Amino acid sequence: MDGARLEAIGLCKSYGDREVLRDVSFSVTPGTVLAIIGPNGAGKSTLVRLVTGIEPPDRGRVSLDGVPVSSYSRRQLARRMAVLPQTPLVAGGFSVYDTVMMGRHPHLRPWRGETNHDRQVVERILWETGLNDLAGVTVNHLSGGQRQIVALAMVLAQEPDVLILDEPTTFLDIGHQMQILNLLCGGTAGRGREGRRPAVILVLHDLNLAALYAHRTLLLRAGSTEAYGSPAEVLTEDHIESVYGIRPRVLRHPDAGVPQILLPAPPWSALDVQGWSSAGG
Ligand SMILES: Nc1ncnc2c1ncn2[C@@H]1O[C@H](COP(=O)(O)OP(=O)(O)OP(=O)(O)O)[C@@H](O)[C@H]1O
Repeated sequence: MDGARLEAIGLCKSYGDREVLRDVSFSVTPGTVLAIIGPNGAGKSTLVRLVTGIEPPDRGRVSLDGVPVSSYSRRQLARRMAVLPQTPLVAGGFSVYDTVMMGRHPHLRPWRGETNHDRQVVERILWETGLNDLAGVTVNHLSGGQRQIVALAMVLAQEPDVLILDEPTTFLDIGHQMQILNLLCGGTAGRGREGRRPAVILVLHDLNLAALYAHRTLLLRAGSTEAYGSPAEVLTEDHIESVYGIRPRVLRHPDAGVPQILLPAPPWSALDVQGWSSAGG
C-alpha cells in the first residue's frame, strides 16, 4: 500500500433545525491535494470536523481505505490522519522542539520515551520548516505566524497518510505561505511514513493559492456543493460570482497554466488610476 484514500459520501449535518451541510461528497488519494473553498459560513470547518471524526454526520459516511473512520480508535486514527484546526492549540510554555515532538505521540510506545527515529523526524521537520534556529525558544515568545509554522511542524511530525489543514496560511506572509504550501504539497516534509506521499486536504480562502496547489477543488455554497473538479473547472468567473457575489477576471497563470483571479476594481479606482496615469503621462 502506498498511502491512504479518504472518501466522504453524501455528508449531511444540521445544528438544531438549521441544515449546514447537504449531501457533500469527495475523495482524495495519496499524493494529491484537495482544496475546500467557499465563503464564510459555507460549512468548510464543519466538513473538516465530520471528516476527522470529531463530530458524526447526520447522514453519509467517511472512510479511510474503505474502513469507516468511526471504527478506528483515536490512537489508530492519529497514526494515519493529522489535523490542523483553524485555531490550533499550541501550548505556550514548551520549547519549539518539545512542541514538535508532541506530534510524535501517536507513534510512541507506552512507557517508552522517544527513540532516535523520533528525534531524527523532528530534527528533519525543524530544518525543513526553517524552525531549527528557534528549536530552544519557548512558544509563547514567538510571533503569530511563527506559532502557526510550529503547529504545522507538529502535524507533519505525525507523518500521517492524510493531512487535513483548516486555513493553514492565515497568519503567514506570501513568502511563508508559499514555503509552507511547497512543503505540504510537494516538498520533502510532505512525505508520509516510509516515503509515502500523504493525501492533503486544505481549507483555503485564497483562491489563487488553491488553484496553484490543488489537484481538485470543492467549492461550497451554503452547505451544498456548487462545483467539484479541477481548479480550471471550478474557478470560473460564473461560479465565483454566483458564490461570492463579485465578478472577478479569471486569467491563466503564465507559468503554471492554472486559473488566477483578479479582483474587480472598486468603483472609484478607475478615476484614481486615470488621474494618476494622466498626471504621470
Ligand atoms: N456547533 C455549532 N452549532 C451551531 N451552528 C454551528 C456550529 N458550528 C457551525 N455552525 C454553523 O454552521 C455554519 C457553517 O459554519 P462553518 O464554521 O463550517 O463555516 P466555514 O465555511 O468554515 O466558515 P469560515 O470561512 O467563516 O470559517 C455557520 O452558519 C455556523 O454558524
